[in-house]
Amino acid sequence: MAPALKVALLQLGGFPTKQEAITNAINQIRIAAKNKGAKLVILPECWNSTYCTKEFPRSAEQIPNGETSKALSKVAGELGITLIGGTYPEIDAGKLYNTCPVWGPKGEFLGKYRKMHLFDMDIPGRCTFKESSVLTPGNEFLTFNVGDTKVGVGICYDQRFPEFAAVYRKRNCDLLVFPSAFDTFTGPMHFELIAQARALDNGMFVALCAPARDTSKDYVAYGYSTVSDPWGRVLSRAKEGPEMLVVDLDMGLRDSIRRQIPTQEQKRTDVYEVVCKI
Ligand SMILES: NC(=O)CC(=O)C(=O)O
Repeated sequence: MAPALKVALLQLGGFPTKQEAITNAINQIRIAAKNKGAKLVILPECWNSTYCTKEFPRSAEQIPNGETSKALSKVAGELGITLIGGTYPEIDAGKLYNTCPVWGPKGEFLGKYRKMHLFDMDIPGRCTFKESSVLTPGNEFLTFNVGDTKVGVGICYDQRFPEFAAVYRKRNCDLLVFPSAFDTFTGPMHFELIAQARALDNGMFVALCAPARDTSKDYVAYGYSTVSDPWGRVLSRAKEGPEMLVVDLDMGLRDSIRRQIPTQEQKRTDVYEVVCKI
């Protein structure tokens, strides 16, 4: 049987400057790989700048040619790990995206995923956010392998769409990763629940990697990064502050639920179906 995949989720704290955020992330990535033995390291959504629509144009970079990307590619190659670079704002041909880049163990660029479902939510007095006022949505899925494990990527709000995760299941993914930044209103109600639901729906691991909570910010992230196993159980959860989760993903759990509760084969595709149009 294939050995478990060791994965680290870095629930990073905020810093006053992008350069400080990058330096801290690189230090934490080194600890995850060298001290904890992680082969796959995951960063959160919008970890190197403030999560705010006004900030996106100011801090946007080209991906993979900007300063954050260059630093992440270098450290992935130096440590021989696969690195899911969380998200940061991308500028391309005059358009802005909320983008997650990925590098392989030689520091090679494996691809980027642009948030497909933009976070437009209006809960009066609690949380109002309109990413679509500045961002363009992406239209492409991203998958890659870490050894035998096939990984799919989404970003935060994407996790609310069961059909989105079902597409990755149809593409035979074993692990779905969402760099995320839920807020303190929806987070306690939905964050872990959604991770468990998407994991169970699809018989796959789901990892949600969030920034640490910082109450000095306009948008206060919830924290509580989490990993659910294919049976829908929480494997690991962080608290509010900066923290590193390190988990072993045992693919025996994927195999057992898929064999014992074979919902994928039992879908009534003669009656209904999830269709991917790209
Ligand atoms: N930040 C997001 O994209 C989504 C979110 O916070 C929520 O769905 O709640």
